[in-house]
Amino acid sequence: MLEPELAVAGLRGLLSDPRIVGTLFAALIAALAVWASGIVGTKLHLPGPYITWPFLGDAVELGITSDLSRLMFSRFKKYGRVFRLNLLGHTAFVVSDEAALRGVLSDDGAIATIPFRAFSDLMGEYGTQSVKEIHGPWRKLIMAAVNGRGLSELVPGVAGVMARHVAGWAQAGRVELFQASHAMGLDLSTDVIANVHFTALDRGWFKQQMRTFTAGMWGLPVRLPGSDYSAALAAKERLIAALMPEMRDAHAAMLKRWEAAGRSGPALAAALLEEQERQREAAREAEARGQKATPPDLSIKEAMLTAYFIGGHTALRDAPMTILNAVVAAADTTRFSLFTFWAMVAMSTRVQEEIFGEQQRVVAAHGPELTPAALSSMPYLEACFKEAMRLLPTGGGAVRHLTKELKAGSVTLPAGEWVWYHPHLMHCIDPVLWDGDTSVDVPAHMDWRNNFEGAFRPERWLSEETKPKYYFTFGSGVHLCAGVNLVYLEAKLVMAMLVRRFRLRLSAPDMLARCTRVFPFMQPVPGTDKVELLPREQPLPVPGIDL
Ligand code: HEM
Repeated sequence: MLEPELAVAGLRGLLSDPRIVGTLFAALIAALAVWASGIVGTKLHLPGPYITWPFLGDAVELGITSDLSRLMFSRFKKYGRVFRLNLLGHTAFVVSDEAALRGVLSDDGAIATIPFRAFSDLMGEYGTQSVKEIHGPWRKLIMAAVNGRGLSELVPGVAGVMARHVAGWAQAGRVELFQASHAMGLDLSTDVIANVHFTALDRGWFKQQMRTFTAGMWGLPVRLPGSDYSAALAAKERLIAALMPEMRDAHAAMLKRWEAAGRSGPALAAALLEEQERQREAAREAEARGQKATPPDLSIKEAMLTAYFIGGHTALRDAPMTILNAVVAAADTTRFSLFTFWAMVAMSTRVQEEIFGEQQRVVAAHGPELTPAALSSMPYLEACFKEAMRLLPTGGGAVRHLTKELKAGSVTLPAGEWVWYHPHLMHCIDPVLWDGDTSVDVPAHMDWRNNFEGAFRPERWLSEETKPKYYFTFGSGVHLCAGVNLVYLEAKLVMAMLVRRFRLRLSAPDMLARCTRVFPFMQPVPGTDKVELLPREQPLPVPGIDL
């Protein structure tokens, strides 16, 4: 159940923002109308609380809780592996029965979707995840762009962006984590991952508009002057208008390919993959001749564009949305993940020294360059990132729309209902780590607030016996995050750069525990997120950074 002091702190935070007050007021008026008409409520006698706030329902508790593990675990203890939540007038069932989830997450009797009104208004409904015929070829292309050789090709660009940021922090001797991770996430997603080539457009302007656009994505979809949602819709229009001329050539080229492939999705995807192979071959030959090789230009935005064409969205106005989609997939998720990762590492001197020891071995074996081979020889550092993502998963899992009945233990959910798997809860009840004790508020292996050294144990990932069985931060099944290997690479690159030269120390050691906003993403209390960078006496070299 919600604690009174947390509720008061959360509400105070929310009510201090006039835009949120306005939005809540409008939502409440709508809520009362909906509630009075008897739409809210339930037709099914299934487990879970259904007497909650009118319209807003459990969204209020999700919005003001500072501990998602505790909230979800308390519901699990009360109602079991399937329970109901009422979110802004919609009912969703949180399911933590792994066997039942396996089918759902393989698109068996379920459709992947993001049921946030604000999100779908801003991103549009292009069917990239939810329509099988579009998802298959789309995923193939994305995987090729950011995995295997595609991933290695991204390393120089990612390292370049990171070196620029790290050099700036090093000069200042400190870094404000929240702002820094935001700026880095946006630069990485725009300049490297979405690989946006601007001719006339100013990059600074583009990034500013993207900030406004993404800020409106997770709030209430209420059009009020000055609300984040209204500002985001306006930014979307500005971005589309500015990007259309930039996308004209790429769009015309895709139109040609689409016709040449006989308007067949799989044929178009196959042609693009062949094209990528030819470009790689040409790059290898150029290298052999001692010339500068250009890596293939088949990026996520081409994959997105292909998906749009397969779904029949072939207008020039749709093309800029590929860029917005690619940046959104990579920017906020990366930003919030880096933020919690850096904070957790900064909270443990023991872990920092282990990372430094591993870096000494990597430099001895591979030299100072952060090459793909060196980066794949950092199991401890990778375990640190996974452990931070296990304890504080970025985002809140994903939702599926049932197309057929789902049996989960003794509960049967009919087609048409929404199923939500929640990573915090799944990680709480991990069969390897959880002893089944329900007398605690949060199981010890998730309780980093009260048991930091015991909970944050990267070592557990390094042996088959202790390795967590549930790890849902990046999803699971056929929609498993396509960018997960890229994210690991990014996390390792930037942390290797930092730890080789510095010890990290949080100015407010309890900064993470003090965060009052955690849903949909973790946000610090302003001014508490400074990390001091203390130079090491015997640093290791970091190529590209002259410190
Ligand atoms: C730490 C950062 C990230 C987190 C926590 C994250 C999380 C997730 C999750 C949970 C899903 C599954 C959604 C579902 O099941 O419906 C997903 C899917 C996806 N992610 Fe990520 N993601 C991150 C970064 C990225 C990046 C950098 C990219 C860009 C390459 C990316 C691209 C995608 C794509 C394309 C999908 C859809 C895959 C499909 O439907 O087949 N993600 N991500």
